[in-house]
Amino acid sequence: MGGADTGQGPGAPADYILETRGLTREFGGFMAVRDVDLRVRRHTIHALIGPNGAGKTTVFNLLTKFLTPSGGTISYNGRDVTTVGPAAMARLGMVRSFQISSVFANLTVIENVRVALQQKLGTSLHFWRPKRSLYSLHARADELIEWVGLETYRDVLAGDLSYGRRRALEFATTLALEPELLLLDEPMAGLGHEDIARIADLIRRVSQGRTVLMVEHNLDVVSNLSDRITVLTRGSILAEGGYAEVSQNPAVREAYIGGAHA
Ligand SMILES: Nc1ncnc2c1ncn2[C@@H]1O[C@H](COP(=O)(O)OP(=O)(O)OP(=O)(O)O)[C@@H](O)[C@H]1O
Repeated sequence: MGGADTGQGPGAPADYILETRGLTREFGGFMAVRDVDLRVRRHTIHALIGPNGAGKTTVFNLLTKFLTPSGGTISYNGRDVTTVGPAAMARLGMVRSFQISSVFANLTVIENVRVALQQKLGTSLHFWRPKRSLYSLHARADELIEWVGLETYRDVLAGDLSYGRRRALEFATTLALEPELLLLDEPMAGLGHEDIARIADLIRRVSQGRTVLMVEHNLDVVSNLSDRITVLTRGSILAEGGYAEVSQNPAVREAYIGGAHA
């Protein structure tokens, strides 16, 4: 991550996986998001922060197609996807955590991951090879469970997992969809110290060879993980840059002091 190396050398145009132009959303005349030009560079961890009510969730919902923009465009891998729906976006590789929000409490860890993998298979035209698919599906499920560190909980019901482990399981089911761009909505919400460290480590590992865009309130996490940060206030971009730069910006400090907390 670090220098967001796109392998294109200095002076080459940056490689943006996701770009918005003039992204706007009104709610009954109130501009929750106003003219946002957001650019997310491939293979970086990009954080969207801002005080309460800044419009982060609305931007997130616009990007993940849970809301329709009132104006502006969204492009993904250079293609205009403004009117593409959430399921089609997932097939294109842009996956919202926890898209299958459904970690099913009454299924075990392994069963949950298999369901996610089957969902992926169902969308990828391999249905005529059930036996082979099933074999690779079992192997892949075990691999994902190990990857998120849940191998000793393989046969435990998801509903019996601790909050942090359940989030790890959500990562496994999200990864089953093979995202190219992963959108994380407050991945640390509700987690204690130890779980935060574990999930931060997972996000860092997940980001290898992928792009992560996250809305996150925990500024320690943001400063540790992010290559780039966009600060929103009152629906618009106030500042953008690395953590050191953004956190020293007087306008950002002012916005945070004016608006309760991150
Ligand atoms: N469905 C809606 N109808 C009307 N107003 C809305 C709606 N959704 C969001 N808003 C308003 O838009 C503004 C931005 O809200 P949003 O939830 O995007 O902010 P946020 O930065 O995610 O805030 P928080 O950090 O508190 O979650 C707020 O003033 C909110 O009240």
